[in-house]
Parts: sequence; structure tokens; C-alpha cells
Amino acid sequence: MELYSTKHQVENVSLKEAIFKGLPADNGLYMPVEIPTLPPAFFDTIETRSFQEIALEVAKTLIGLEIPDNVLTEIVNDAINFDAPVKPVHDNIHVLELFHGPTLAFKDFGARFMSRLMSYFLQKDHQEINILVATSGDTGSAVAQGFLGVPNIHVYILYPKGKVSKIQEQQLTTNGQNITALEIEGTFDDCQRLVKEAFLDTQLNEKLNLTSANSINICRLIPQSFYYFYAYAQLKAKGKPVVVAVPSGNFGNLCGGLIAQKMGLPIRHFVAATNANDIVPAYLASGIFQAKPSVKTFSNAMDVGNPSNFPRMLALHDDAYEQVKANISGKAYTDEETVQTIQKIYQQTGYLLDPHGAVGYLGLKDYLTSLDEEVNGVFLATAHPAKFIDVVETAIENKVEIPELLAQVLNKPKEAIAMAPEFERLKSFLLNK
Ligand SMILES: Cc1ncc(COP(=O)(O)O)c(C=O)c1O
Ligand SMILES: N[C@@H](CCOP(=O)(O)O)C(=O)O
Repeated sequence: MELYSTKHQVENVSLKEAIFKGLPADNGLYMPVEIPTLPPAFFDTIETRSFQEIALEVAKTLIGLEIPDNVLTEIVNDAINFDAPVKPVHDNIHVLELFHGPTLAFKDFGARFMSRLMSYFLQKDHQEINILVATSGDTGSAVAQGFLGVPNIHVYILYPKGKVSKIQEQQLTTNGQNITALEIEGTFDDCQRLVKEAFLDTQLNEKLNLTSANSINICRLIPQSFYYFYAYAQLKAKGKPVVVAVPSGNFGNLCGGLIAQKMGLPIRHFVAATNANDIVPAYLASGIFQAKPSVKTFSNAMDVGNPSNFPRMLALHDDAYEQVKANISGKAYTDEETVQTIQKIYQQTGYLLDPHGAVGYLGLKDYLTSLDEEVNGVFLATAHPAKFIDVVETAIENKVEIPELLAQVLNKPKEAIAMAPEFERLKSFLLNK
């Protein structure tokens, strides 16, 4: 698999180089030079295949010969070992549940695939690496889980103080071993900026072999395309075009869907739904991309003011605004709308949304209302409602059961290093480890 930088200032690299570099030196993002399409026969029989079989076919087609088939099979089977069911909600609205992995958020797909792929390459090279990851709540815990105890890898998680849910914080800060949590006195954007600055710092890179586990790393996006195929497989028998709504922050999830679409997956249209951090909906309305400081919302994992995958979104549409606009609609929703939706859908259907899924639902519902064609709509439920128990219990005025996997972390002691959002602080901390 050959990858180029979206800024075109550096040479193309292999998948292995892209994974371990994380970011190209020109501060662009790696993208596949070629996104091959899957043959019609694959789509003709997709509904007869298991999730793992679909994922393997997609991975092989994208990655090509760089990883032996038997290794890729093992990685996919081991990483994608939980379901992603599509369930009806009401009318032609369905939900794709992406929270059945160990940390109960969609990040488990990416983090588990990445940890296994990195371990494979590292076993061959006997190298040690350090991973930096910025999180607004879910990436950090999925990466911690995915890499816990993996030899030769240390993970540093940067999270914004007071801006993740209580359960998310417990998941991030109670791991020990090769996982260190850094509690940054700032926003998620500060965490993301610090991580990006670290990758561009020569001294840090020479000493620490740094890479990223955020969705700026292309390795995250490959598995984030698998479940779009599987959702289509589950909806295919219904026979209508498929529209997908993605609750979005950094837009890595949506880019996974766009890659799937480029590979031939017949998705009619995407809806990018956001909270008050409306950078991409504003871009879709005006053609102007303007990053802004992030604001705190109930769907905290999407509190992103400078969505890092935006250059990939553009690249996947030949850098043409008109193409992006034709393929993706966008809309932003307030916390009030989010809470009302959780309440209303629970009362009317019994289905319990988390705040992120609620934003996705709203995006889908509004888009479908504007259509005069019959389609099957599916929105992505990106996290389990119990991860945001305060918001959800207030919305439904009822108790939410906490799954055992979350309950286990609740009483563990928190271990996090407090840090000001200054790059020199992070640098000196990392150099002195
Ligand atoms: C629960 C949840 N939903 C949605 C998102 C947004 O996904 P993305 O950043 O890929 O747009 C995130 C974080 O990334 C998340 O944790
Ligand atoms: N919402 C994310 C923020 C980081 O996103 P990523 O997909 O770019 O890693 C989170 O939950 O941490």
C-alpha cells in the first residue's frame, strides 16, 4: 500500500512507514495513492458473509501485498471479534451500534486493529515506540485497552481536564502498566495541538520514536471502513438506497465511510451531524473552512474545533467543494435538541440513545425529511449510553444500567499527571521519562 501526503511536500511511503510516522513531515495527512474498488461479485453476495469475512476482504483489497494473507487474517479475526448490529428504530430509520467492543465505543475497531498491526511490524524489527494520543473521551480508553501490556510500546494519553465524562476518565486513568494519562489544563484542541507539535519536533522524534494513535494515523481509518460494509450487508435485503448519518468531531469516522464508498460501497449520501462545534456544517454551507475554539457540550467526545481529518475529506472529493457538498450534508445540533431527542426516542420507541448517537439520529431524521425518494437511513451509535450516564439519566428521568465492563473501572484509583497546555512542558516531561 502506497501513501501520499495531502500537502504533497514529501515522498510517498509504505503502510508501515505511514503507521509509525503517524504524520508526514510536511504536516499533511497520509492518504492511499490508490483506493481499489471491490468487484461486483463481492457486493452481490455480501449479505452471506460474516463481519470478519467482510472486514478481511476490505483490508486485503486496501492494503494489498504489504502484509501476508495469513497475518492479516489473524489480525482481523482477533481485532474484530465483536458485533456491529443494525437495528430498526422506527419507520425507515435504523441504528448501527458500534459500542459492543471492550470500551463500549466505536474507537475499539481502530485501536484493536492498530495495536495488532503495530505489534506485527515491531516483532519483525525489535523496535520500541511511544504513542501519543489526544482524546476527548473515547479514543484514549480504546487505545489504552488495545495497547495495554503490549511489549515495546508506551502510550501517553492527553485528555482535557474536566471535559470528559466521569466514566470515560476512569477508563483513561486506571490502566497502569505501559499507559500514562496526562490531564491537560485546557481543551481537546490543546491536547491535539500538543500531540501534533510533538510529531514535528526533531529532538523528540529522534529520542522517542513517536507515533500517533489518533485518526490522523491512517491505520485507524482502515478498520473504521469495515462496519459501513457490514451495515450495508445487513440492510441490503430491504432493497432501497442507503443514507448514512455520522455524528462527527474529528471526522475520522466519516472518512472511514468515504473510503468504503470509494471502494464501491453503494452509499447514496452521507450526513455529517455535529454538536455546537459546527465547523464542517458551516463549511458545507459556505465553502469556507474556519477552525474555531471548541465549546463544551453534552456530546463531549465531539467537542472539536479544528477537525483533523478535514484535508482527507477534501482529498476524497478531488479537493472540490462542489463534490463534497453533493455527497455530504451537514447540520449542527444544540444540547437542548440532543437531550430532547434522547427523551423522545426513548419514550416513543424504547431505544436508548447516547448524546452522540442522538446527534446522528437528528442529522438523519432531518435529511430524510428533506428527501422525496424512499431510502433506508442508518445513523451510527458511536458509544454506549452508560458512558454518559448523567446526561442520559437526566433526559429519560430513569436509571441506566451500567454494563459490567464499565462498572469494573468505577472504583479503581485514578492516576494522571496534571499538565499545563504548553508544548515545552510536554516535551521536557517526555524527554525525561
Ligand atoms: C462517541 C463518539 N462519537 C462520535 C465521535 C466523533 O468521531 P470522529 O472524531 O471520528 O468524527 C467520537 C470521537 O471521535 C466519539 O467518541
Ligand atoms: N472524539 C475523540 C477525539 C479524538 O478523535 P480521533 O478519532 O481523531 O482519535 C475521542 O473520543 O477521543
